[in-house]
Amino acid sequence: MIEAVGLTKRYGDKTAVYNLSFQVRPGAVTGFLGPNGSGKSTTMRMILGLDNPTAGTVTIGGYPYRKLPNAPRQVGALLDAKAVHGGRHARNHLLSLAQLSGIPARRVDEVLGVVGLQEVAKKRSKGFSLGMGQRLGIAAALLGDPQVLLFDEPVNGLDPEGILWVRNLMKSLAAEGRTVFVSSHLMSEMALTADHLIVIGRGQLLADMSVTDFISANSADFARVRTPHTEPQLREKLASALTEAGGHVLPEQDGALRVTGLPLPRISDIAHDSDVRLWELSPHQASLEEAYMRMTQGAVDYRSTIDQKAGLQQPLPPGAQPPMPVPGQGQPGWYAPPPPHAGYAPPQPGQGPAAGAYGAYGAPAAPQGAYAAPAPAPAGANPYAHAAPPAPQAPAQPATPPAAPAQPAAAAPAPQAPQPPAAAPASLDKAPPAPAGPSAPAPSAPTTQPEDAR
Ligand SMILES: Nc1ncnc2c1ncn2[C@@H]1O[C@H](COP(=O)(O)OP(=O)(O)OP(=O)(O)O)[C@@H](O)[C@H]1O
Repeated sequence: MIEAVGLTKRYGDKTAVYNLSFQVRPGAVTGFLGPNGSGKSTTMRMILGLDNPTAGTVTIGGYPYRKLPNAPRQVGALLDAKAVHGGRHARNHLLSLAQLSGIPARRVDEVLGVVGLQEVAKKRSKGFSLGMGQRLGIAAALLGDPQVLLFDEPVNGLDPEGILWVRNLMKSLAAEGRTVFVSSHLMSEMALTADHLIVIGRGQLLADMSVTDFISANSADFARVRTPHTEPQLREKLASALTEAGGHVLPEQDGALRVTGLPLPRISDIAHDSDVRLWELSPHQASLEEAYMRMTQGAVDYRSTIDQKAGLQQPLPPGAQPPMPVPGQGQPGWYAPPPPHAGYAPPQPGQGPAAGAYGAYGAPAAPQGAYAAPAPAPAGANPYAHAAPPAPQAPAQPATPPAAPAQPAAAAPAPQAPQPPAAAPASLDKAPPAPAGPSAPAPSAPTTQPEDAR
């Protein structure tokens, strides 16, 4: 098990991770989600002892990584697939990692087979595609047959077959009782792969719960109701009756009604009492992606602005119309508008979440729901309220990911630590607690500088 308690990391003025507490348990795939720059890689580096926490602790099986007996054979990681010596053959790369950890050479051939790189084992990795590099990185992580595996964006650059393979690999590793912690930006993939999610935003915990709970907690379930299109008055009649009964009714583009706030049997009863026939009454739930966007929209650091292309375009002559869009190709000479059903539109700074035609995913447009994205904490109270520090040092390449070799002497059982203060769903309707100071146990740890080894 991986356990973080009050984990904080500052790089100079920049707080990359703040007071993060969570557990990653064996026997499940735990997805690690967060917008760009939210601190996922920093957290993973601290787990692997590549960065020192400014405060707090993180342990694997009860030990900080650097004190873990036989660490390279207990923990395997893929942090950066490009962190390989490009001039080495794939096999030699793995062989050198194996030798450093006392792993027999035959294991190298085994993992080359597992990741499907046998054919290119004697090829220099600098000629590898992105996907092949990812496979080589995964092979390195598997070398030691470790109980604990960390993967930072493992499906980056993989084709659909490769993505499916990684998904099945993660699941089978977890099914064998291993601890699998995997970060990804591909929500659809996480929905299929992960059992549990840890979501962070601006270095702070936003959610620690099962995928199913996360989706239902961060999305409003709704019902689609369709009345016979031949009798539009029935639709109006039903909409009024449902609204009167306390439901929230919005029109769908195809003429159906999207209803929130009433259970399906109640909708059915109301329709029956109103003498309205139904052609459809179906339950719906937002996808993980929608739920994730909804939760993290308040914690996104990098947003695109509309490109004004100032001075780059000839102004249209008075009365002239812009060129007609070409279906599927956007508008010639113009940037294509976002797709009409994209649902999520990033809110402008200072505004609440963008409401689509029906509000954000059928939920109230204003972030008042129990799981609305937290409002920013007052300036001064929260390290993230500070203006961005002057250009943080460009992150250097992480050190070669710890090749994790094989079945370690079972790690000492993790001392049962107190349950970390995982963000309880109910607390998420409020602004994050003003982090006046780390509240979790914060054993002294060396304060590191931006030039920390990565
Ligand atoms: N060595 C460093 N020195 C200074 N700032 C750093 C360093 N490493 C990370 N940061 C900053 O810490 C913040 C968190 O970065 P991190 O790479 O952990 O985020 P992330 O969630 O992994 O992002 P992404 O999804 O884009 O990979 C960022 O603002 C980043 O610029």
